[in-house]
Amino acid sequence: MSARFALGARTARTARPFIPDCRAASLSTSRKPTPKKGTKHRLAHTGPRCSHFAFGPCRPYGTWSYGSSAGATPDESGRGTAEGSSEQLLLSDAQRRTIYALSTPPGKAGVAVVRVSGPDALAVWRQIVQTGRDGKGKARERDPEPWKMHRCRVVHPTTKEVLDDGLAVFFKGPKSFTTEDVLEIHVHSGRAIISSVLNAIACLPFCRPAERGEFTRRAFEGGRLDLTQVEGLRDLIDAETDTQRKLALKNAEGATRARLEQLRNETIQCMALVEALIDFGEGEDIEEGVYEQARERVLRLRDTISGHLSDNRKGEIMRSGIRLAIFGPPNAGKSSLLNFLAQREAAIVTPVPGTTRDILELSLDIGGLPVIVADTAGLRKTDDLVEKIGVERAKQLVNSSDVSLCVLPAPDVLVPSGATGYELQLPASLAPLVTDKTLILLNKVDLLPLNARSFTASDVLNRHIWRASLSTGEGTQEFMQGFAQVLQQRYNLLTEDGSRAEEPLITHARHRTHLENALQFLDAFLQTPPEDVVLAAEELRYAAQAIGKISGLIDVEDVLDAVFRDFCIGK
Ligand SMILES: Nc1nc2c(ncn2[C@@H]2O[C@H](COP(=O)(O)OP(=O)(O)OP(=O)(O)O)[C@@H](O)[C@H]2O)c(=O)[nH]1
Ligand SMILES: [K+]
Ligand SMILES: [Mg+2]
Repeated sequence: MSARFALGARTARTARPFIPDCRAASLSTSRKPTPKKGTKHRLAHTGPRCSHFAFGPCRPYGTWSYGSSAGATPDESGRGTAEGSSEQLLLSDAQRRTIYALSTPPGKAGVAVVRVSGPDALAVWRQIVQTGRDGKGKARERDPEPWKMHRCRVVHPTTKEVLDDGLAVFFKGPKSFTTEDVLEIHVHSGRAIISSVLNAIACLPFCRPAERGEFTRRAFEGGRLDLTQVEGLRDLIDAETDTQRKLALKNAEGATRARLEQLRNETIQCMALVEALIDFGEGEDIEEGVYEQARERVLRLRDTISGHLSDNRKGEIMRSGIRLAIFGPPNAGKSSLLNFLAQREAAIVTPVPGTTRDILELSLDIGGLPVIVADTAGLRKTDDLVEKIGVERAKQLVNSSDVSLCVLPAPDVLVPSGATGYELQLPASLAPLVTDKTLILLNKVDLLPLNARSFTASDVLNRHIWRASLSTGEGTQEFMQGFAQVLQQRYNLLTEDGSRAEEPLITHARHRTHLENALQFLDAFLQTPPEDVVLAAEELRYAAQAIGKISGLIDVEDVLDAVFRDFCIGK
């Protein structure tokens, strides 16, 4: 039987401003609290709307200890006071604390948003948000109507000094981003304002600053987001081009989650079919051909997954940026091309062959695609030690890049052939690097005799040869258009007929690894003889688990830290 007691007069009185429901609260404990340090009691709160953590509706029981020795000193909310008291309530460390952070970039701007999430979000509101005044001009303390923006004053919790005029909104969990109670305070963005508001919240002992990505992590833990959505959100924030934004949004919205869920469900259904065979056994009343049915479905599933896997890493490349290497002989105009693409003098351009030595990389948006363009040293035999290293690096880069663009000086590579014609002849040193996938820009056409503007190119199987003059601008528009289109087609944003293609399913190497594992288990199932139904079902179970890992349905502790580490604080 638990004895009932009322909060000590002092605590109850001071608790009122921020936990009005505590007045109606009754607390039950196995023992009446005494000032003895470190005694633990279980308390229950019956106030219907109280968000006070240990009293909260979802976790009505919390372990509290009475005593002034344990770290933070309780305050007037019942959590600890600055003055300290012999009868003090401390929240056990195991309980989840309320976190806060600035969710917009620090600095001068129109608005800054400070976000607070956790069981004490409402207590924070009661402490620092004032939404109105009574007839005598005295600040009125009123609980917020959830999900509604309130005009307010933000005040210091103890001095009640007004810090700024702003807006505040309270999201009642679970209908919030984190699924916990969330408070968002919009103030003017200025360094002093932001730090005064953050300092004010820091005075509340039941709050602590959020870690990187902790709001999103709580959303994940609350089941609001799966891992692909978490990754999508992070990518959305990082997106620099339209394509990246669209791809990330698909993930963030849960489209990838749904597609993966379909694959996983299908695997589970196949497993159910096979398991039915285990349960019923031979000669029992079970449909003929169940195993064959499962096999056929697994075969189709296998094809679907291997189809996703053989996507040339489009999704991953699109997310991280297409790595494009510009290469060619010295003085072809490679650096001039980089500058043209960047629309600024990023690289040094001189008439001296061998000007560029190091690799110079820029992230650019080409036709909505993220492209990391690299300028390289002109390829030639040289005794210059520095240039030699540059040439070596250039070759390596061409081989490791996603797309390579060879720039050739037209007057040097077009040689008269036949009576009136010209032919494109690749310098021998370039031949090993030019494949049928290499794109070619024939530069300096302004220096060509007029009759050399048409030529044959038996050396080059490539369909994509553009001619232009980066000096006069001739042909550059056509080059840019054609070049962007080739990239869009290669990265499957456009199909051959120019319509939009389906977004790739895999956007992270992590997804690929798990899908590859799933495929291996499906293959193992297909190789298992039908007599070994138990083993066969087991392979399908592993396959389903591998797919589940992508969404984070199954043991992911090890990846969580990696996923959330890349977030900024406040997200
Ligand atoms: N006439 C003419 N000159 C050009 C054209 N494009 C570039 N140039 C000139 O060619 C010279 C070499 O250009 P760069 O861009 O430095 O060539 P590069 O391929 O980067 O040269 P390296 O870095 O030395 O390998 C510069 O003097 C440019 O102004 C063009 O289309 N027509
Ligand atoms: K040069
Ligand atoms: Mg150069």
